[in-house]
Amino acid sequence: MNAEVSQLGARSVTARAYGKINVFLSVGPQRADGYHDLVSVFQSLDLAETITLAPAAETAVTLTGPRADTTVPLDSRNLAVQAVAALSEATQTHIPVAITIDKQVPVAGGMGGGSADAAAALVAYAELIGCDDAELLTRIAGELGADVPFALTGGTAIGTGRGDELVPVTGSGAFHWVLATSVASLSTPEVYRTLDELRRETSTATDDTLRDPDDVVAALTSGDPHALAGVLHNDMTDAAIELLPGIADVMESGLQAGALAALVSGSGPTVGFLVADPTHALDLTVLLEATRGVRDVVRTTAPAGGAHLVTG
Ligand SMILES: C[C@](O)(CO)[C@H](O)COP(=O)(O)OP(=O)(O)OC[C@H]1O[C@@H](n2ccc(N)nc2=O)[C@H](O)[C@@H]1O
Ligand SMILES: Nc1ncnc2c1ncn2[C@@H]1O[C@H](COP(=O)(O)OP(=O)(O)OP(=O)(O)O)[C@@H](O)[C@H]1O
Repeated sequence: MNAEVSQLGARSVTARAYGKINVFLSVGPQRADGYHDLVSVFQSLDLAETITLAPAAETAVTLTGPRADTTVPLDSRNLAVQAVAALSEATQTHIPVAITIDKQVPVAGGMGGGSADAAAALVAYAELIGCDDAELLTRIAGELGADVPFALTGGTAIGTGRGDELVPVTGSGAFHWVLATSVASLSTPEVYRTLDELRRETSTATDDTLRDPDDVVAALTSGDPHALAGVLHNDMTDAAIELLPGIADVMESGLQAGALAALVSGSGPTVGFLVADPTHALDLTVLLEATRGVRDVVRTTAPAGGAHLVTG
């Protein structure tokens, strides 16, 4: 062990952050930097990523938990590794850590699991080095990815710009979701590219004028799932279905089985079904588990919190 590691002793730190669903996602034209301007209304989901950092001879990643997936990179491409590297660079601390990621959020499903890992890793490493500079964490989060700032704050928020300029929304109550993950995965940049192509090629595709989220914010404030079901919106739906047509069948199956609404989660392919209460969630789960193309059915609620330390 190097000197800094031994100074810290064997202390390990655990932090948690949550997946998300975009209950509203309006996508503008592509910008010069390759990103798209968005109007997004995020809610965090009660599906946690739990990250433990333990000082070690060298940085390494271990995945555990129900959604540990062999496609997640364990090297410097991992967003938790990038988060630790960025904060250690900014603070000139350089403490190698063994990173354990306990995964509940389905991988590459449009639910921001990697972003939650980055946010939790930032909070954990900040604690390890005694850094309480919240502005620094927010700045680094935005550099790591467009969804990472929301994973840091959690709750309910409107995101503009790349989706990373956040204004909190005061919601009321909890919404019940049933999530149908897919046997396939989708790449976020590819879904954005496909959306641009569809807009160029077809007159039926959504246009690229940014829409107003007022109706969704009012429904979230009311706490009424029936009101929210009527105003859920995702501009990426057609592009996700273009790449993976089976998504449309899954949406149809859930609606026929009594869901209030079906929504592609972010860039997909996970489909979220809004239901009235936990009993409806259970009924829908049984039906979706038998649906072709569905890998896993997950019941959860929104909103959950932001990234935070877990006291052991
Ligand atoms: C689809 C969403 O999950 C909705 O919240 C996000 O927009 C994606 O956020 P993310 O995965 O954190 O995205 P990043 O890792 O920052 O970017 C990945 C790629 O997605 C595309 N991208 C992302 C965000 C954005 N506002 N416009 C984009 O065009 C870009 O091609 C970018 O290179
Ligand atoms: N810690 C991580 N957990 C999951 N994926 C990671 C991680 N680090 C890097 N990745 C890479 O990022 C890709 C996207 O993973 P993630 O699970 O965050 O997808 P997503 O939920 O669709 O993302 P988003 O909704 O933010 O666009 C994965 O295919 C994986 O290769």
